[in-house]
Amino acid sequence: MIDLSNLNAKTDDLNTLTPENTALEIKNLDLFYGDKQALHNVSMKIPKGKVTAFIGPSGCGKSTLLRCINRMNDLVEICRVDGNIELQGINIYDKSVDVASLRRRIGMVFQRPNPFPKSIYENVVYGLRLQGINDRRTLDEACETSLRGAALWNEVKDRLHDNAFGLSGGQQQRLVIARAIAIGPEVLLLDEPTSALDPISTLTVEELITELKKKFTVVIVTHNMQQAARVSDQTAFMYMGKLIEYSDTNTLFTSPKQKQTEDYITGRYG
Ligand SMILES: Nc1ncnc2c1ncn2[C@@H]1O[C@H](COP(=O)(O)OP(=O)(O)OP(=O)(O)O)[C@@H](O)[C@H]1O
Repeated sequence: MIDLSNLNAKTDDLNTLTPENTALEIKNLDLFYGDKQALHNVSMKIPKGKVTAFIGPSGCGKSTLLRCINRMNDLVEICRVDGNIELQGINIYDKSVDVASLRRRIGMVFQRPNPFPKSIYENVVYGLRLQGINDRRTLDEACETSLRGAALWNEVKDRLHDNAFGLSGGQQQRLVIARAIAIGPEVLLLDEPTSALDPISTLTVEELITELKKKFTVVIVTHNMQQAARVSDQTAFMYMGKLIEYSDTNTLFTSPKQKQTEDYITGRYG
């Protein structure tokens, strides 16, 4: 049984979201890997300052859809995308869009923590240095703010110049989140961010996600329905590359409209 006791309050109706409250709008998105279609006509609005979860059985296209949002799929040669994703009204697939700046606005954290082989400090300020920022005070401040924002500061403040590989898996994942938020993105994409973590670190990262939405729009892919129920404001259920149902998390888990959603959340497949 999914524990629904912590479900977030109902969010604004997704159908009546205003442009000001919409972080991203996905419009009629199709995606092909070679001849194989992996996403079918996906359309959805992702509200600003909320946590949106993508759930569904393995291979249904959750990570593919997430990777479309910051054009990570550009790296896959056989991948072709039709349709639009609008970030504040701008189609991110437009030829004029600079992908590096897009990825500064839409950060991403992966399943396995991937700190660089550098100190904790240099990991956090990495993106700022790439932008040519080298002023010590600016970097120090950004480092502290980002580590605080990732709920890691108290644990590492006395060893900022130690190698990041000396941190636990859960700390490394929060460090990677600190690195992502240091460059001030608007949206954070989290691709199964806790699947490589132990239960206690998972809980810490889940608590962090709830904090992060105060400053960022968060989109999370998770295999774990309990996790979606705990952290997200709205949930999208996907099946075989299609968006089957998308609503506030409470409604999706307590009164799904589609039989496929109900079958999935009651554990009939997946
Ligand atoms: N780089 C790729 N090249 C070819 N096919 C791919 C590629 N990446 C994903 N696919 C296929 O696209 C479909 C969707 O995969 P995707 O990884 O998005 O699903 P998922 O729901 O995130 O799965 P999981 O929960 O197992 O991670 C699958 O059939 C997968 O095999």
